[in-house]
Order: sequence, then structure tokens, then C-alpha cells
Amino acid sequence: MEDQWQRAYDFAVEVARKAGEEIRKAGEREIRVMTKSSTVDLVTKTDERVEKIIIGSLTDEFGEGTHCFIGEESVAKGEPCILTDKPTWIIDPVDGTTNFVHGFPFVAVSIAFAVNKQLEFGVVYSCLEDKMYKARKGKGAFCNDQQIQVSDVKDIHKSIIISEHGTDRSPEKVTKTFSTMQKILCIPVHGLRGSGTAATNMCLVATGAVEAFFEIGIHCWDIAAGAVIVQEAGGILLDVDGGPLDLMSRRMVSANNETIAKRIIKEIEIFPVVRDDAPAEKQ
Ligand SMILES: Nc1ncnc2c1ncn2[C@@H]1O[C@H](CO)[C@@H](O)[C@H]1OP(=O)(O)O
Ligand SMILES: [Mg+2]
Repeated sequence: MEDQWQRAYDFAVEVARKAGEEIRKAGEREIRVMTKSSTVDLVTKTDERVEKIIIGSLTDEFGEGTHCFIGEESVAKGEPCILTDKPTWIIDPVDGTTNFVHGFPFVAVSIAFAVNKQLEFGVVYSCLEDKMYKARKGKGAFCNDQQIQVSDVKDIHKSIIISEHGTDRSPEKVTKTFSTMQKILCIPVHGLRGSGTAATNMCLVATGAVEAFFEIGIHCWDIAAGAVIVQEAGGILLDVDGGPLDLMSRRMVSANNETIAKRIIKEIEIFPVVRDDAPAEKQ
């Protein structure tokens, strides 16, 4: 099994690079934008095409029916989003679609692999920066083959914190999000940031550029690969209520250490979201 997953890990890096090249090339052409759940929830032909390329390449390599797939665009088209014990790939072909559409230079391919519901490895290719982040359980985290580590800052006053606004613009949710941001800003912290892609945000935690990234509303494909990378870089992952991370809950705090994570959690105003694995009628 050990060797088999190593082959899968190496292959995932290759596939992520190929997908990133496709995204870069597509960005040079005219981008046709469509919407999903609302006018600000964007999707492009590139998202759909790149997901097909990734799933097609993995199926060709590992055989039809041997592995399961949870992909952002497949789920959007009605495929199930249930994590079972089977070997499962969790894929976001274009994380940061809004950035991609606008030419804002942070767009990532995110590919994670889980077995028995445990994440084995994660690959995030920040394709416009040409940064390949990867981590395998127990083997460390890397950016372009250099080992990376979270920051050692424990004092919240010396931290930079990332969060994002997501695509749900209901006033109640936006008020809570901004209230949380205001409280954190006024602790005070050194700064608040956001790259527009959850996967890249998690890699910024992993390299030590920021101390934490939290969000309510993200999906499992936004964070699965980043979760392995943060953990292997020495960081911590929690639910926004301080409990253990639940990949399907759409709530996450990733941080360099528990002190920073718990301090942020004190300020987070939680609002309800529908789980990724909720039955279709509840979505
Ligand atoms: N409803 C939602 N709320 C919050 N974040 C979301 C979201 N839907 C997607 N995201 C992801 O969170 C980050 C920005 O908020 C992006 O990584 C974006 O992924 P996407 O570009 O693949 O849609
Ligand atoms: Mg995404």
C-alpha cells in the first residue's frame, strides 16, 4: 500500500502541473463566465474542462472504478459529495475562479487523496505564481521541493490573519463575517489579508507568511489538500467552534499553533451553513 500511495502522490503532482498549464493558457484567451448558485458564484468552461482532464488522467492511471472522486464541478452537476472509506480524490480544478475571471494573480489547482476517510496527501499548484505545494502524511510539506514550516509567532498582536467573504451575500451572513473581521482587526493584529483562494491561503499559513486562515462557507475541495499541507508544515486545523476539523462541515480554522487558533476562535461569529454531505433536498 505504501508504494501505491507514493505513486498516486507523484502522479497527483504531475496532474496538478498539467491542469495549471491549462488554466494559464486559458487565461490568455477570452474567458466565458457563467454563474452557479448566484450572480457572484462564477464558473467558467475552464473549471469544467480542467476537472474532466484531472479525473480522466487519474482514471486512466489507476483504472476505472477503483477510486472515487469528489470534484467541485461534478458535485455542482449533481454527483454525490460523500466521503466513504474507499480511496477518494477530492478536487478543486480552479480554486479562485473569481480571481481567474478578473486576472487577479492567485489561482490554484487543489488535489487531495483520502483513504478510510483519512487524508493521505495534498497537492496545491498555485499556477500563476508557479508554486507547487505538496505534503504527504508524516513526510513533511514542501513548496517547489523546499521544505516549509509554519510561523512560530504565539502573540496574536504580531500576527497576520486571512479570511474571505465567500459567495453568500445575505445581509445576516455578511454582517457576522464583517463583525468577526472587525473584532480580530481591533485585537489588534498586524493585518488582515485574503488571496481569494482558500487553497493558497492555507499554503500561506504553511509557509509562515500568515499565522491563520479561517472561513465559514468553504467546501471540502477548497481545503482538503491544504489541510495536509498545513498539518505537515507543523500547523493545526480546527472547527470554528474549537472542536476537531470536519472536512464536510464547511467550517475551518487553520493556524500555525493552538494559541493563535483559539484566540481567533474566541472572536468568530458562527452562522449556519448546509454541510457538503447533506442530502440534495437540503442543499
Ligand atoms: N459559498 C462560499 N463561501 C465561502 N467560500 C467559498 C464559497 N464557495 C467557494 N468558496 C471558496 O472560498 C474562497 C473564496 O472565498 C475560494 O477558495 C472559493 O473557491 P472557488 O473559487 O473554487 O469557488
Ligand atoms: Mg474552491
